[in-house]
Amino acid sequence: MTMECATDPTRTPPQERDGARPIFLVGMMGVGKTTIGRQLAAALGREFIDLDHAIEARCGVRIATIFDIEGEAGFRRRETATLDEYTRRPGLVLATGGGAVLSGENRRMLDERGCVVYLRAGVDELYRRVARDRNRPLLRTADPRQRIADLLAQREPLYESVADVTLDTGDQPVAQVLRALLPLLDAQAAGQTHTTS
Ligand SMILES: Nc1ncnc2c1ncn2[C@@H]1O[C@H](COP(=O)(O)OP(=O)(O)OP(=O)(O)O)[C@@H](O)[C@H]1O
Ligand SMILES: O=C(O)C1=C[C@@H](O)[C@@H](O)[C@H](O)C1
Ligand SMILES: [Mg+2]
Repeated sequence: MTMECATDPTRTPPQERDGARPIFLVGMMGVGKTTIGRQLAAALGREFIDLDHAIEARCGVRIATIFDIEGEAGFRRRETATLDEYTRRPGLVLATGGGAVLSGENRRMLDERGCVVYLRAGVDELYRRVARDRNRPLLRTADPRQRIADLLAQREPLYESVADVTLDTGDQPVAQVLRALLPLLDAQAAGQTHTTS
């Protein structure tokens, strides 16, 4: 038997593990918020919502098109309105967009309404993960790797300022990130103020 049994979701009912407090994933584009968030929700028996996908479903167009028509400011207004709605839902696992922490209003909602998980990765790893994806308008630039580095430098303190749990994903595969995250959430639910790995 290993210590992992204590965090095995099939052995401990979700409501006993972490109550109905929603879990919000924040972090840079490509760090894995959508991918990890979906699997985390399945492991905890919770509903999963991806904020970017919710915005796209409402508008009927991709995020890149919202940027084209309304500019980044228009997208951010929609992001704040959608975040306000979903952060009020108990029991949710919510993957936010990479820039959701930019506004103070958004940070306050995240901070006050749930457990915030900051998923971290370095510039090279982030670049590897987003290199083939065309739906990230902020990376439509001559040097997307440098753009990621600049955004990370600007945003890192903002992610950290709202995080209850910080997890460095490094180059670990998704299953391993999830295995590392579950005990951190347990520690957080048990009353530790900030857990990190
Ligand atoms: N730990 C991981 N190891 C390897 N690949 C990963 C990992 N996490 C995510 N990926 C891959 O990286 C890509 C980006 O992941 P994902 O879309 O989940 O990121 P995101 O944080 O939701 O980004 P965005 O903020 O742009 O929505 C996907 O192709 C996904 O399969
Ligand atoms: O990092 C960002 O600012 C963004 C990340 C994506 O999740 C989308 O929300 C959008 O492309 C903006
Ligand atoms: Mg995503």
